[in-house]
Amino acid sequence: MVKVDVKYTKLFINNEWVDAVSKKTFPTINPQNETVIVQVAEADKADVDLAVAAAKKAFHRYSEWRTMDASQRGLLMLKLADLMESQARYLAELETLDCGKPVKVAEGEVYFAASVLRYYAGKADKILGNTIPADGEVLSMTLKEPVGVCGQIIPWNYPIPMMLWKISPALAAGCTIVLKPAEQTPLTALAVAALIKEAGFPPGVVNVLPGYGPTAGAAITHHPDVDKVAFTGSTEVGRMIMGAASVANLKRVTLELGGKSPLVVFNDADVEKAAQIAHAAAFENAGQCCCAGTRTYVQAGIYDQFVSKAADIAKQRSVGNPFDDVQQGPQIDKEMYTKVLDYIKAGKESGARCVAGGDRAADVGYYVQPTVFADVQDDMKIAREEIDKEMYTKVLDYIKAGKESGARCVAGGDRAADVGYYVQPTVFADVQDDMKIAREEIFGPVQSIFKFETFDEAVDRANDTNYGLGAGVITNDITTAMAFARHVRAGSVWINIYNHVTSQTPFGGFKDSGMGRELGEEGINNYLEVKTITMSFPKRPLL
Ligand SMILES: NC(=O)C1=CN([C@@H]2O[C@H](COP(=O)(O)OP(=O)(O)OC[C@H]3O[C@@H](n4cnc5c(N)ncnc54)[C@H](OP(=O)(O)O)[C@@H]3O)[C@@H](O)[C@H]2O)C=CC1
Ligand SMILES: CCCCCC/C=C/C(=O)O
Repeated sequence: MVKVDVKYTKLFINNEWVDAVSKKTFPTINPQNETVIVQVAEADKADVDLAVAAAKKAFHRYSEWRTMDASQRGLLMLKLADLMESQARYLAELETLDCGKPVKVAEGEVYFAASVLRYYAGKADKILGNTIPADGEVLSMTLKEPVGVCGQIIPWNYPIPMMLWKISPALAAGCTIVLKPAEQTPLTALAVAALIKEAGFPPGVVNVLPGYGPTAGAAITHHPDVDKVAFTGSTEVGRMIMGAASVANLKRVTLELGGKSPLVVFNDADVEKAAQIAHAAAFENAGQCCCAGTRTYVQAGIYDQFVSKAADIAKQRSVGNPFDDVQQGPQIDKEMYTKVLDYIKAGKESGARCVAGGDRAADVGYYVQPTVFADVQDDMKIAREEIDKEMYTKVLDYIKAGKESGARCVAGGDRAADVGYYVQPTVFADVQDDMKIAREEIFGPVQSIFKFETFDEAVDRANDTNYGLGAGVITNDITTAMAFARHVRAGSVWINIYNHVTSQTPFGGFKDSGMGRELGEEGINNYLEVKTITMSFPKRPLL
């Protein structure tokens, strides 16, 4: 097991590390082995009040932050990006420990997050208003002003990217922030907070409060001094946030919610390539991705060939210790793990054909059952040689030796196959549109494959969902691809590629997948108010 030094576990308010007012803490769990990594300070309403007060002070019209040149804000952001990259490996290991994603992937996400910072750093001094040829003897202009104190609530599936997606445009715009990471993954948000301080952001500009959604999260969304809430997470909580945001004041709200995204493969596609793209689309981040392409629609002419390829690829996917060179680590927690296995069960019960996986991944990790031998004799190997518990193979060899030498095994005696929240990459074929696995967001490594005949049928069925986050199409016919892109109701459409998300490209959902866009040009608009200024400006001089 890689040893990762956890340096920050307190609340980050006004550039200080503080305990929760209640002094309460909560455990954050390693999904790889279900042990407590560390106790983290648990924010509640009183802490939110303190953090919002700090953010409000930092937003005062004469504050250091508000009077700073916009270009200087950009420079601070660039410094933060450099600091993050200089600690990329450490941040990645911390993420892997808390979140279970493969460490190489986590490292890539740190660089992606830094690219988002740099993109918006460049925007800080390019936030332009307009002059307007308004009717009358006037000159009108617009100013774009920061919206104010922003509450940002993020999920556990991409903790570092989600944090930087949220804070980068807000900082570029000149806002201040109270951010709540998910209860499952507080550690990297706190580590990034330390870098925010090191980069030189003034106190109160960014505050980070680990805690639970119904307490700390709800306190943020209900707070009258929070001007805007940005949320990524479930559609269910998104609805609550929308309601809460309208109670104390009319907060601006952006929501990036769930999905059940379709990927449509036409007969003319290269089956091998298409199956690879579809696999990556469905299994990205162990399926814990809002825009995962989990509904794979395949045209009848290549259906059987595609199903067999998809199954082969899934069976070869490496699942294991995320600190090793694997494609998939554990699911985030017991709740999600159980939920995903329940969906797999429902898929089987509803008659879908399971062609790969279909169970927990049992042969993962280096865990050994606590083992007790009785009737041990002095000359037996197990009694005389020291057992190194860290060395799984060695321990199992000793257990085997113990059994072979005639000692009576009265407990354990084997590897522990039920440690960690690992699920087999699972592929269902012959899925029907009305099945539970076809309609609900599973958020796990489960791909559903459907057969279709015609273009219109594919579009109608792709759109037959309340969600509308992502969609994909694989074909060599540009007319088919663009027609699909035009008619599918989703915020991001990928052609012959999937899940390609960059700092420059807006991301967000149609329908129940959310409102507003993050990233790109649109991403910063959520953090700006438009102010119209009109002054008397006679057309003829009054000299
Ligand atoms: N769009 C996406 O990227 C994501 C979608 N999901 C979907 O959501 C399902 C459930 O996952 P879950 O983690 O519970 O997602 P949630 O929507 O519950 O959590 C997302 C964030 O919202 C917070 N939160 C929860 N309740 C409230 C509340 N009442 N007020 C304010 N904030 C709140 C959470 O806090 P806390 O950490 O304490 O729960 C977390 O920080 C998944 O199965 C998946 O389908 C999940 C994560 C990301
Ligand atoms: C490397 C990050 C890719 C992020 C894809 C978008 C996912 C968002 C989400 O699940 O919330």
